[in-house]
Amino acid sequence: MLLRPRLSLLRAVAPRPVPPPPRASLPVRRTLSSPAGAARTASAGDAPPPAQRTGPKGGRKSAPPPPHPRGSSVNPALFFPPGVDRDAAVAAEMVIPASNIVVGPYAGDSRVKEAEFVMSSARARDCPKDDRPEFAVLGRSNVGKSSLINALIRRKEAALTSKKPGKTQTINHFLVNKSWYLVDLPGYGTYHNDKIIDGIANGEKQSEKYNFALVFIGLFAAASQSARTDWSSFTKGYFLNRDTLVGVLLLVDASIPPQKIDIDCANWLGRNNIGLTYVFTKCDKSKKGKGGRPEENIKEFQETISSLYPEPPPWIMTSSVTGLGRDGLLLHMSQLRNYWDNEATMSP
Ligand SMILES: Nc1nc2c(ncn2[C@@H]2O[C@H](COP(=O)(O)OP(=O)(O)OP(=O)(O)O)[C@@H](O)[C@H]2O)c(=O)[nH]1
Ligand SMILES: [Mg+2]
Repeated sequence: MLLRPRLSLLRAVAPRPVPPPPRASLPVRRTLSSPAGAARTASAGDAPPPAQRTGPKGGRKSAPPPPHPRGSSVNPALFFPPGVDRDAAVAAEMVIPASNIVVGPYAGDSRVKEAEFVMSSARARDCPKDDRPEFAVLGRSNVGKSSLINALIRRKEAALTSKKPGKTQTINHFLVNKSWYLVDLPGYGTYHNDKIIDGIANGEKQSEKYNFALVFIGLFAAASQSARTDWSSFTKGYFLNRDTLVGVLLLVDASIPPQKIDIDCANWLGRNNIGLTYVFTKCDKSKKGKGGRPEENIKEFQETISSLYPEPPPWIMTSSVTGLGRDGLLLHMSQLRNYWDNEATMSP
């Protein structure tokens, strides 16, 4: 079996007791000539990068990426993909619209020419066993995971959606262009847990369903045995054992205020060295009153997560109704995928 390096471009890290200094002053180790180094983020304490879970495949060397065009402005909140020097000035047109994602040298053809549903797996070990790269779509129940997949592949009901939470119950693989997978997953939490971040302080106040989700992300051991069995042998097993996982699209509902469970999930992924991209969904939905505007909710969410990361994580605004963010997200996935492919064929 081919061993692939897992992208840790954007690992979420555990919350820090003290907020870090402004990001602009953080040391950065990315270089144009070292994609492997580019995958790692340097912390303020200059801690060693996390160990890769799998090593690069030996053999054929890839060509070095072309130099990145330089522009006139620097935005410290931008996400720099592999192959782009974090110190490089970036022209506005090099940033994907409605996102903080810079387009780098690994970005390629991102068109979806064909897509098909391949299989539904009840267990992680039943998932496809070929070597194709994949992106997992994760988020709370009803956040719009299945809808996003349909929007990306431009198929109305390839992935089944519902107004009622809990529609997707298995791991569903969709093959795109016969070369990579999008994976639809069951949601965590419930749609009715619309508590704001500060509102969830301790496990006692949480409902059984809320605990159910937290068991999945390994944070609380106090939930029922049945819940623990379901998640630990299923979705969690998928994340911990899937060598072909390029990254996670962590969906966050922009039409409601930030939810602590999403941050907890990001932290769990970070602790397990799994790279993520925040995908804000339902950006077309706007209600009157506090917490009703996507822009405000996204800003609040970003302020909350900013102290968790040594460098800004990638994020993008989307709507499965209007198509906002669709092409940009596909382009972003193309650069992560190409980097993953490229890196996997380099000599150690
Ligand atoms: N307005 C709006 N509604 C959306 C959007 N995305 C999804 N929805 C709606 O949200 C509901 C849930 O969508 P799903 O795609 O089934 O959500 P899911 O995350 O797959 O849910 P589970 O499978 O239960 O975990 C459906 O009624 C969708 O039509 C969006 O971008 N805008
Ligand atoms: Mg679904």
